Amino acid sequence: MEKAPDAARAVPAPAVVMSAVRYRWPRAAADCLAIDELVLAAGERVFVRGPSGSGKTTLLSLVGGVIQPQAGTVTVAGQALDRLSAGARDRFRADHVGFVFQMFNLLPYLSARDNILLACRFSAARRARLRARNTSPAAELARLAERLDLGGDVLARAAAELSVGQQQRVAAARALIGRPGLIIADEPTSALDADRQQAFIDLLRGECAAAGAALLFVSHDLRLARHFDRVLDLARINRVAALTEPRP
Ligand SMILES: Nc1ncnc2c1ncn2[C@@H]1O[C@H](COP(=O)(O)OP(=O)(O)OP(=O)(O)O)[C@@H](O)[C@H]1O
Repeated sequence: MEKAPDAARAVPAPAVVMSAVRYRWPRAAADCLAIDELVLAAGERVFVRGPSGSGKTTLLSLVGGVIQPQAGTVTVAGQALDRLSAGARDRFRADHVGFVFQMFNLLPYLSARDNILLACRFSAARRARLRARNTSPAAELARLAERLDLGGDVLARAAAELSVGQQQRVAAARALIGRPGLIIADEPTSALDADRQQAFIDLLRGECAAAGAALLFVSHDLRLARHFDRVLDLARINRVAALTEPRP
């Protein structure tokens, strides 16, 4: 349920709290992640680094409630995800979390416009947040399209027909529309050249700041880390990594 705006302003819950979390993939011989505590403040922008295979994507999947830990709790915007049924978790995610994945996960046969608006169609909370700001999904789509350089006929074209850069910007608009409190981005800039990377990060940061959204961002490219409030070295907080990898 949406909090009353006054209550939400008075005591902003942390965007994410992970507590004593342990996760092992099905059929894996060992745990992938063991994290005692991880807190992401409301509105905080965190860059997650770590070697390939260290569990960065797994961490994002836990935070997004896509997978469930075998032990411990993941709390997003004050809601413990393990207290929700699978269906309620899906609805909570649609309401409160925007994802920008490496492979974008757009529906290829739908237009860019419909891909973006789908995020609002599935979420009464996203629509309500827009209404509370005297705007609508269509008006917010137009604003984001302008900000994201999705002009001309791009919005009308099927996602499968768009360039990689256009698809990425459509995915960002879909994540941001309706102002979810948490944006999760997994290598969203890997297909872009340096100039476009910079522009994309600026935009993501600006939109998250305007919406008060926290940003959890994974990349191999450490040069991007300076744009964030904090760098989280997964190898340092993951006790599995500490136990199995030699420290320098
Ligand atoms: N769906 C899955 N089923 C089983 N094991 C998985 C699955 N996804 C990831 N793993 C395993 O979990 C570990 C962490 O993978 P993960 O993708 O989270 O790492 P990563 O840090 O994001 O890697 P990269 O930087 O290469 O994307 C790896 O050993 C991987 O093989």
